[in-house]
Amino acid sequence: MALTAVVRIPTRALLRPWARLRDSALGWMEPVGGVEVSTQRFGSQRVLVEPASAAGVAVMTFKNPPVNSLSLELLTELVINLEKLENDKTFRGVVLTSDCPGIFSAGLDLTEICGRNPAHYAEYWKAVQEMWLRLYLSNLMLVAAINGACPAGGCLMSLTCDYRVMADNPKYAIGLNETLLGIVAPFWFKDTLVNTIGHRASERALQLGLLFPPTEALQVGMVDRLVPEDQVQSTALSVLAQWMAIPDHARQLTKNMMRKPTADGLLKKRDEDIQNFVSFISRDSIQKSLQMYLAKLRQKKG
Ligand SMILES: CC/C=C\CCC/C=C/C(=O)SCCNC(=O)CCNC(=O)[C@H](O)C(C)(C)COP(=O)(O)OP(=O)(O)OC[C@H]1O[C@@H](n2cnc3c(N)ncnc32)[C@H](O)[C@@H]1OP(=O)(O)O
Repeated sequence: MALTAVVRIPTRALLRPWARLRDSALGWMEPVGGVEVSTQRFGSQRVLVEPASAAGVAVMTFKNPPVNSLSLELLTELVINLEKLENDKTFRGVVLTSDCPGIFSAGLDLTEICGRNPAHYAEYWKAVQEMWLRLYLSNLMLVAAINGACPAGGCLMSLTCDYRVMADNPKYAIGLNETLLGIVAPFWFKDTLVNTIGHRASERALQLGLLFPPTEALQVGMVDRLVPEDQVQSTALSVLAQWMAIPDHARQLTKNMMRKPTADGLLKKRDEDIQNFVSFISRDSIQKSLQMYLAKLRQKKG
């Protein structure tokens, strides 16, 4: 891929993302008798975090209607809240789920990668990388409760989790459908998929931009379990309860051993990956494809 666009990559926002957001996570930690304890509910505007009834477990719910697209704000809030959970040693496991009926996440926010300037593309892509790195290398046990459609970036987010429970509803589908938009899933999207379903299945799925209905997703290994829609979250919580029986230290070292080489692939060339993305996404032909895809989505209603 040609590296033509050279852009300044703003680091301010993503090195300290909380500096640019009004942190609405009031009540996250309150000093009680000199000891900090977690309060009932925290999170931020687009990412709700609630302790589950089981000790050590939280539910992180994405609330970015209508489709939980991964806007810069949602990505930033996700990273902030994950970091808070990581730092609060009372939490060992997190269920990731959605508040948007019938949609886990529509993936990257197309309005962030269409019709903007190179500096914005760079800032946005850095946020996407950050989301992936933080989730993929998280010391917490992460279980995705996939309660709706889960294309592209939404699928990537679920693939960073340690386990995926999906609603058994044939209306929903999951997969990396980038080629259908005329774009290419980057190598670290590909690596995450290969690590989950293997090389041959990934090659086919990525080239064809396959969106798998739940039964096929289970067969190919993209999700681990299908349950009726109203049991997705409770099943995710009971899976976490089983994982909690494993000593954290041994599990965390094992997870790191399995995942670090893949994450290093991106860590070693983050800036190059951003430059690649910016030069690819800025092409007229790519922008035209994205505009047509967005227009088709918007026309669906009309
Ligand atoms: C070098 C590397 C280069 C590039 C790598 C880039 C990698 C990209 C990864 C991505 O994630 S790209 C995004 C891919 N996502 C999709 O293809 C999903 C598109 N959306 C849908 O298929 C559907 O919206 C749905 C999620 C199945 C939900 O369907 P539903 O019928 O319930 O809603 P509707 O389609 O009417 O949408 C409502 C509303 O939301 C807007 N929308 C939908 N998806 C997105 C999105 N990803 N980003 C921004 N906006 C989105 C849609 O246009 C509607 O808007 P409107 O109300 O204004 O009409």
